Amino acid sequence: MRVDVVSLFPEFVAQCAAFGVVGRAQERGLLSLHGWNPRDYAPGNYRRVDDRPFGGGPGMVMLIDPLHDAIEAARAADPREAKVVYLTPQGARLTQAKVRELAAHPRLILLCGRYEGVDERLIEAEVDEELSIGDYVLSGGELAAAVVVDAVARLQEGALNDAESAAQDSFEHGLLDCPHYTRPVEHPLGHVPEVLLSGNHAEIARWRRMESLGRTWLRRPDLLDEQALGKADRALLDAFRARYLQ
Ligand SMILES: Nc1nonc1C(=O)N[C@H]1C[C@@H]1c1ccc(S(N)(=O)=O)cc1
Repeated sequence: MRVDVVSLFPEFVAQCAAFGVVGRAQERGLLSLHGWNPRDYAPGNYRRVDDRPFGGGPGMVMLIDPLHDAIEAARAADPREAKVVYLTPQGARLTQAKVRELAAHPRLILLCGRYEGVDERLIEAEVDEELSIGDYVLSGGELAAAVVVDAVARLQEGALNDAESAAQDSFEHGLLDCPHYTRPVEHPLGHVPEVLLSGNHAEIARWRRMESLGRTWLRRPDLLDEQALGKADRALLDAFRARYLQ
């Protein structure tokens, strides 16, 4: 998968992607990351990339042409068609389902805004999808781009080894993950649930599923469609609730 990042600070995203699973995915050739700086396409000595907003008001707006030329240069760098994503608080919320969809594309071009954002005409002409990583305003879209790069990189075939692939379960079925424990069994902070030490894989799987369902019910009921639960999951959730409410 190729990801091109259009940003005034492309090295920012490259640095975020240089470590751990994402860095390893790059070393394995599973992901290639390329930066394009609109300032390199801004004319004149000042190489302007922003200007004051029409209609007045605070802040600055990123100019069309430097962004357009940077995006077109990125498109031309690889023959495969690219999906252009603009990171903005006004975008659709990024979810694991959306990440899975993005990860299936051969190419993404991530457009990072600064200042008050980007001239709407550029968005209308060049952007396929606007995405937000949350309801807050960052100083730049680069952190959001780094989030997208990280999330899609770990879904590339071969990016995670077996021990890490379990982490994908957390949203495979749209539920929160179960709690995790490791050595020591006994610690001043508490003990490990007995079922996890039992070696009974069926019971362990049942416990983990019940914890995932229960945690989702407690912490993110918006993620839980109880009507869509099967009979077994409904029984597990009832058991969790009975224990929690006793
Ligand atoms: N949250 C986010 N999820 O992804 N990007 C996020 C973000 O905050 N980006 C900000 C730097 C850029 C930006 C873009 C657009 C607007 S505006 N005027 O359209 O509201 C404001 C700020």
